[in-house]
Amino acid sequence: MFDTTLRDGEQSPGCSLRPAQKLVMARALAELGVDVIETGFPASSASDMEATRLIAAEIQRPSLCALSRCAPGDIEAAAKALEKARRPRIHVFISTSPLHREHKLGLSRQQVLERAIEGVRLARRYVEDVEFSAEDALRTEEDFLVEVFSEAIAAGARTINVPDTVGYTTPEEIRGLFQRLIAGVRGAGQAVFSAHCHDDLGLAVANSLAAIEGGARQVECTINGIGERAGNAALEEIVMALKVRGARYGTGTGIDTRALLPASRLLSRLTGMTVQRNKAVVGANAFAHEAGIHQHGMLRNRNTYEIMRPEDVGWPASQMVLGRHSGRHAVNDRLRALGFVLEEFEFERVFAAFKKLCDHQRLVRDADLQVLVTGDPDAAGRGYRLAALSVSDSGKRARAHVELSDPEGHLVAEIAEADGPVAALFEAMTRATGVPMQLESYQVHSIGIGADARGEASLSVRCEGAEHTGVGTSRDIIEASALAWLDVANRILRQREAPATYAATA
Ligand SMILES: CC(=O)SCCNC(=O)CCNC(=O)[C@H](O)C(C)(C)COP(=O)(O)OP(=O)(O)OC[C@H]1O[C@@H](n2cnc3c(N)ncnc32)[C@H](O)[C@@H]1OP(=O)(O)O
Ligand SMILES: CC(C)C(=O)C(=O)O
Ligand SMILES: [Mg+2]
Repeated sequence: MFDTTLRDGEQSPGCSLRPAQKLVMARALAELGVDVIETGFPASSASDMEATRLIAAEIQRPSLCALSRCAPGDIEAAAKALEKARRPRIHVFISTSPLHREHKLGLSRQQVLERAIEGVRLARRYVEDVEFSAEDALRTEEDFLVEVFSEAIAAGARTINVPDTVGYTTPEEIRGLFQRLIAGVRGAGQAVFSAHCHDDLGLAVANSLAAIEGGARQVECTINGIGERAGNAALEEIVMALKVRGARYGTGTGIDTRALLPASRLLSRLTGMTVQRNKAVVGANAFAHEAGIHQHGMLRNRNTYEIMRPEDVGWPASQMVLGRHSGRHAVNDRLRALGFVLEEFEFERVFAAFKKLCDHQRLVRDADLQVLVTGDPDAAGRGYRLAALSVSDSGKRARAHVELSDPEGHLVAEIAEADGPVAALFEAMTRATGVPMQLESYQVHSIGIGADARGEASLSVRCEGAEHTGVGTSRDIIEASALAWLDVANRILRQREAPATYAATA
């Protein structure tokens, strides 16, 4: 497993990392057990040079790789950055496709071949472990690829990387290409063949797996699939495909799969780029079930709707989410877990109230269920309400004034200042409700278009050791943020109250 999160991944627009952040991520990648970490492109910036040096001074076990063009300055910079590395690898690349040769490099086939050979030879003067990549290989004439790779191996390359730079290939095509290259390249037995797939057609993982079937024994990938444009192949998806379908591929990885989710979360925090909820393996919904038929199946045997164990990739457990699509089996199971064993008629009352609540609330939590059982269905939506809100921002300092009506109907007003309007708003809300929250993520999306557009704010916070999420919608995104914050705060307050309510009725 060749991880290029810190090089190709970091090339994603908006994902630049500082050297100290790269070091933190490199530690997580080493923990995960990847075989190679590509730390950056040292000639491209002082920051990439420093990041590679920092990582090389500390990380011992995986090989550390630095990228360079087939240009002496780049190769010297890579060698310098890797001076302290225990297992250094220099990765030299040059475009081989006719399109790139003609329009980008202005070089003939022969000139590209010569640059490739010179690049590999020079890199070998510094390190034993040299990787060569033919950029845009999948749009290169096959006879030229065979020639370039044969010469790269003769010049000393020990890894031959075949990048699908623009995510153009298909599984059948790349499988066949690997089979033919391994059979046709001179000295192929002295090199490891590697696949590097991009996701422009959403095929990066499928193509990487097909390359493995074709004989690739290194795949280049990134955590969360970040990378240029639509990204690179996602490491966690390849690893789990090889684990779940190991018999089919006849090979596996040395990755500690339980560290996959922590690595994904760390990267999201460092880059600010969260993964979509339905992302395979590490998305919030990857092991969450809301539909009644699925929940019923899961309760009988988890294999009905899960092909891997959430615990194996770092999740604490599968999640049974109660919402509009849930059925009686799941609601009853959750009630029993909370200690409520209800007569049939009583359960039917609670279930009807649950479905009604789902018309107003997307998700029904334990505290809501407890309130439904204790016979006060209106209380499930009770809590602080937004009465008035104003936010001003001078550009340097923002000021928020909030007025809330508390659960008993009294008005509470607070003012707070902070660097930005949302920070000021959340501070005022904290003061007004007394619920301290540590913000984990905050997102605002637009719902609808034109005059009907509304903002939906989603929050994920930690409070008293537990994670909570909330959503708010409004035409005004600051108000949507305030409503999301209250959604979370009210849930926390109801959860605090719920055990007492239950004890009183039980
Ligand atoms: C498919 C990939 O992921 S490739 C890696 C992409 N990564 C990056 O580009 C890293 C960030 N890049 C940078 O910081 C800059 O582009 C630098 C420092 C690398 C180069 O900057 P500049 O010198 O200003 O050149 P610029 O980026 O405009 O153009 C690229 C140059 O590299 C040349 N080049 C591109 N690939 C190669 C290669 N593999 N081998 C040799 N030369 C190459 C181009 O022909 C062009 O040369 P020219 O300046 O003589 O015309
Ligand atoms: C530098 C090479 C390996 C690359 O990232 C690509 O071609 O996509
Ligand atoms: Mg790439």
